Amino acid sequence: MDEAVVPALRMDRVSKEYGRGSGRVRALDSVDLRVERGSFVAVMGPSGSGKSTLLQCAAGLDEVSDGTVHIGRIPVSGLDETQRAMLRRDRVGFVFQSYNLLAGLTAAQNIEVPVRLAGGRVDPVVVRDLASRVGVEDLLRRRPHEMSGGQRQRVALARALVTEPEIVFGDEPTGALDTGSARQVLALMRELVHRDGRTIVMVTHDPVAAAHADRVLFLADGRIVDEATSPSVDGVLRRMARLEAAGC
Ligand SMILES: Nc1ncnc2c1ncn2[C@@H]1O[C@H](COP(=O)(O)OP(=O)(O)OP(=O)(O)O)[C@@H](O)[C@H]1O
Repeated sequence: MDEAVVPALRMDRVSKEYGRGSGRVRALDSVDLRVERGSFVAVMGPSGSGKSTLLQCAAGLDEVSDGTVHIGRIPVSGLDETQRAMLRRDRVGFVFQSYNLLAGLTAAQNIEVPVRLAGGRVDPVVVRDLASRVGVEDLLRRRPHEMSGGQRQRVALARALVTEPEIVFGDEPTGALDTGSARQVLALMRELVHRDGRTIVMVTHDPVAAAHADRVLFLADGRIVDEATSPSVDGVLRRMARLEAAGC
């Protein structure tokens, strides 16, 4: 297949079950998903619908019970735990609600962490360019407690991008930010996708955040039950209300 058309993420009939016997929960139920390179996808759904499970299975953090996951050309579902850890380190970026920056390190050192973990050499020009791309070039010597939440999340985005990953997964990346900072970080994420060709998949409860994505997937009971392309906030709210009314 032509490299340009290989999706960043492909999930084919992925199911995930937790527990055994009467305590068994089917958290994902035969999910098919393709995320094209250079796209921004949001995942929404009621509590317990399987959003975190989807992210964890897609990112190789958890094993699937059935089906296959590919990150680019790599079949994640065929890898053992060590190989999955290497895949996450080299091909996947993560941003979390709580930033997860290392408190004792400066912003520059935090951005460098994934490269150092991989045993690579850090090119200071790459770090500076990335910092400038996310708007923290003047904060590189600061430690996390000397930065605002929005600034920390920008540093976390730079850290997620420093290995040039195939895809970045976000788990409520703006969940801890005030409205203004959240919008700025979301606008930055859109730019990283549309100007720089990065690929982002983000789980969110926030319809405003979801409306920044190119595509919103709606999960209910472990299945993708609806999808919206370039939706408005109202469009997302309407679909969520429909899901809640259906008792999902
Ligand atoms: N480690 C686990 N062991 C057992 N059941 C689990 C585990 N993790 C998740 N589940 C169950 O799987 C289902 C999906 O959970 P998941 O956390 O993926 O939902 P979610 O949509 O992310 O929810 P929320 O919005 O509340 O974070 C739920 O029924 C949950 O109780």
